[in-house]
Amino acid sequence: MTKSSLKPKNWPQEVQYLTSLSLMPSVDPATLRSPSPGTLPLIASRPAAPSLWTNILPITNPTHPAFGQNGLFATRSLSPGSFILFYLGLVHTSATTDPASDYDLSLDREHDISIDATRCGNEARFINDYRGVRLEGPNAEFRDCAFQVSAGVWEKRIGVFVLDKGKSLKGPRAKGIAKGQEIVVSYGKGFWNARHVTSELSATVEANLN
Ligand SMILES: C[S@@+](CC[C@H](N)C(=O)[O-])C[C@H]1O[C@@H](n2cnc3c(N)ncnc32)[C@H](O)[C@@H]1O
Repeated sequence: MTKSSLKPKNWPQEVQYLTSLSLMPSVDPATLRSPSPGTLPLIASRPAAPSLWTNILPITNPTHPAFGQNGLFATRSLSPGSFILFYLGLVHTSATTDPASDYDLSLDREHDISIDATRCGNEARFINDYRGVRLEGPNAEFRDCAFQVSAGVWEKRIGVFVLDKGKSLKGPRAKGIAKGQEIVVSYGKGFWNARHVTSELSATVEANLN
């Protein structure tokens, strides 16, 4: 794990800022390493940290569904398909999954490994879901990729990438992400279904208690 003394603007004090993955002792680093990354997108050089291409900003628009929280915004125009930054956090197995975490992403199902950015992470933990934010849909996505840790040694990671152009040259994806735009992905229906079920359950429990 690499901690940085430099932190992005608006970084929360209670969260540790990381510039590489932090592994729980139960995770064998070898499960992430590979001499040949196969068909994964390759990131050969370490991106700048803090990120030069993003800004963490408070959401001040009351119509934004994450009003009062933070979001991640592009500081410059980002071209379709390009790599923006890694999703960093604590690498753990399902034995230590926090079911209440809003920051947990699966890294490797075969090895049962996920990344939780609740207590430590980088700017990517501030990426919101597009629902209620961007009518056209997401403008970025999480992709499996491989980072070159040293010559010939690759580490499996999750990267945030601008969506590819798509078929229509005039469609919303054709220009990538404009400077100042919020970077949004799709968390997937599973993320929201799990939360709706939980909030419905707690509403029922509360109603029964009253
Ligand atoms: C990974 S965090 C995203 C960053 C978060 N906004 C923050 O400031 O820490 C996921 C949480 O952000 C909020 N969020 C993200 N996208 C949202 C959306 N489209 N609608 C409502 N809440 C959203 C929800 O509270 C969700 O559990």
